[in-house]
Amino acid sequence: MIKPRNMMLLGLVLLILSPLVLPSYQITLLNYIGLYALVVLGLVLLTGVGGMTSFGQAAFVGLGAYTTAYLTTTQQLPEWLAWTAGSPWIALVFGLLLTAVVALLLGALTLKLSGHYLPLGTIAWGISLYYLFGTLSSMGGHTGVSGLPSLQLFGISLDKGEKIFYLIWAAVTGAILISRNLLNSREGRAIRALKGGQLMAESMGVNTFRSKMAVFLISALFAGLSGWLYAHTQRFVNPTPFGLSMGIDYLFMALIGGVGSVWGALLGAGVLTMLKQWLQDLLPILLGSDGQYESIVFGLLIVFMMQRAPGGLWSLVIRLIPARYQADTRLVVNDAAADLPRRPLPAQGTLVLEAMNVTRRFGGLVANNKMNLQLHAGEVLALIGPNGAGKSTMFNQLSSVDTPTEGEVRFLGQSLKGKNSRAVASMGMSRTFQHVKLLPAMSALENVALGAHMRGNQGVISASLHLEREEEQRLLKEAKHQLERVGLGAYLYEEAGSLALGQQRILEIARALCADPCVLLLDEPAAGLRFQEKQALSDLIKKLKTEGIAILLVEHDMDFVMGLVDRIVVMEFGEKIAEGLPEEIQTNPAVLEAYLGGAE
Ligand SMILES: Nc1ncnc2c1ncn2[C@@H]1O[C@H](COP(=O)(O)OP(=O)(O)OP(=O)(O)O)[C@@H](O)[C@H]1O
Repeated sequence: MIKPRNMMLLGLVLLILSPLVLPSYQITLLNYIGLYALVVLGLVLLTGVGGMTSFGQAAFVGLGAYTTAYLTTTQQLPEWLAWTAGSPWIALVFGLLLTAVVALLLGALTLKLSGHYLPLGTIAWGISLYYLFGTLSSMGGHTGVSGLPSLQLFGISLDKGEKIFYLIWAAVTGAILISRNLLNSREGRAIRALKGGQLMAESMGVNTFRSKMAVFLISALFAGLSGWLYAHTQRFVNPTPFGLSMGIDYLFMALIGGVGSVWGALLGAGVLTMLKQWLQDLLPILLGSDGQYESIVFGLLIVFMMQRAPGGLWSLVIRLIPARYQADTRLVVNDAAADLPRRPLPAQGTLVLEAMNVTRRFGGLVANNKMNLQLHAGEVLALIGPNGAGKSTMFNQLSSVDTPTEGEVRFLGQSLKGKNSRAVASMGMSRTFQHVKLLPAMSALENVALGAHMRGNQGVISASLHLEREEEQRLLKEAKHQLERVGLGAYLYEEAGSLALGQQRILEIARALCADPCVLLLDEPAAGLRFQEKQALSDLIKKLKTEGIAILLVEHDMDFVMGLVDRIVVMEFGEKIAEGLPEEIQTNPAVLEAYLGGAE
């Protein structure tokens, strides 16, 4: 049986040979598939990986196409553009620059929107740009621009479908490589983390807005490149292919192919293009020639697919291939890679985290009232209290997710006023979440490597070109080390979502440790765990404490807390009602009153 890598090579060889053997009609179809696949690849990154739905990609295709149409056909260019001399290659650079500028502006306006507002925003700019193309008289209005030159490459004129075919598919191959490289990198993990929620990603040190912008920009550039190629394949442009309806078609292609995978983009573009062609030929024979029946059939198909195969066709294909023939996508960890630098831990007993008169009001409700607490290096402190006592609110003040109404939190001697959770994470405070926030389809190793985000600095460009190998190996080695440190060394390549809840909670601790923290905040770490899992967690926390890390945990489980922690702070109605050693707290009348309603 052919190995996946050889399969890809075989595909590439078939692709190279196809213009020599296929009729030109089929080559034209393949060209369209390639042009669409470029745009859909961008959508896979943006929607499938980054979780942002865009209906407006066709407008970026239009920007690439219209820029080159204008620059290569206008007789009398303005003086500052005259030097471009109608070169399509210079027009490509201009087109991509313009696309990037427009994407940055639109991204700045829309990417902060959440929920339904972002897709609505993309519809708005998709429509606006479409009408702009049709309105500009210098662009031929709705009639469009004709007479674009064919591309010249190494002295060869790409004036036929069979010739530009190679350029189109070289661009698709390049885009696939870039996308794959990016996804298997530190920046790619940051983009994937967007789906795990803003709070989780920011707590791992990811600048979520920047990551959204990066993926938005890349998807726009893929679309702009497709537009440029389209314009020189057709040698004619008008606004129709850049409207909202095409934007929706691109999204359909991504959904049908499989929005979560790079190969899904190819499959979706291929299947939809062929199907459209086929339906356009077949339906008029069956149903008569008036009416656009293929749109109705498409609509039904999408609904059917969403019901039956929400992961798209690619996920069905993958399921059909026996596991032993599937590509091994596991990331190789190089144990010989250099260690990442570690921050020096404060000496045992040093005061590291301090809440000073922290008050947090929500309207009239005082969730935290003049709370004071201190946490020292090498100490485990528990924050306990009945439901609604204000523990989670306090946790949010300490981790800078929220800002106190009055009072302040100091970390390593610095006030956290005005610092967001990302800044605090970079200072050495790591956390876990009450409801586990992992990326379930990603391996344990990659989930944990996300925790080391702040310890790398290679950006999107070096990731896309795979120039960050050395740093990546160091990050992965650190992730493996942390998984071994917490006792999950045997689960490196397991999907995080397939682990037991206890293991998932420990995985979150490994991810937090990957940031090399001096303070660890654990939000109800024992919730939902079985006895043995609690035992394992307790042993791990004790081990981390002896290594000098300061640990604060919010917990409900009294038995778990009593045998583990050094000191306890008890809250009720937003206030501290007791503080002391576990044995003191166990017999404190105020605590017994609060917890057990006065029972002895
Ligand atoms: N964002 C908010 N807006 C308004 N009220 C809030 C907000 N967050 C918390 N509260 C209120 O503050 C009080 C303390 O809530 P908090 O979640 O901090 O308690 P808790 O001790 O963590 O409770 P539990 O153990 O049930 O998680 C509650 O009365 C809660 O309704």
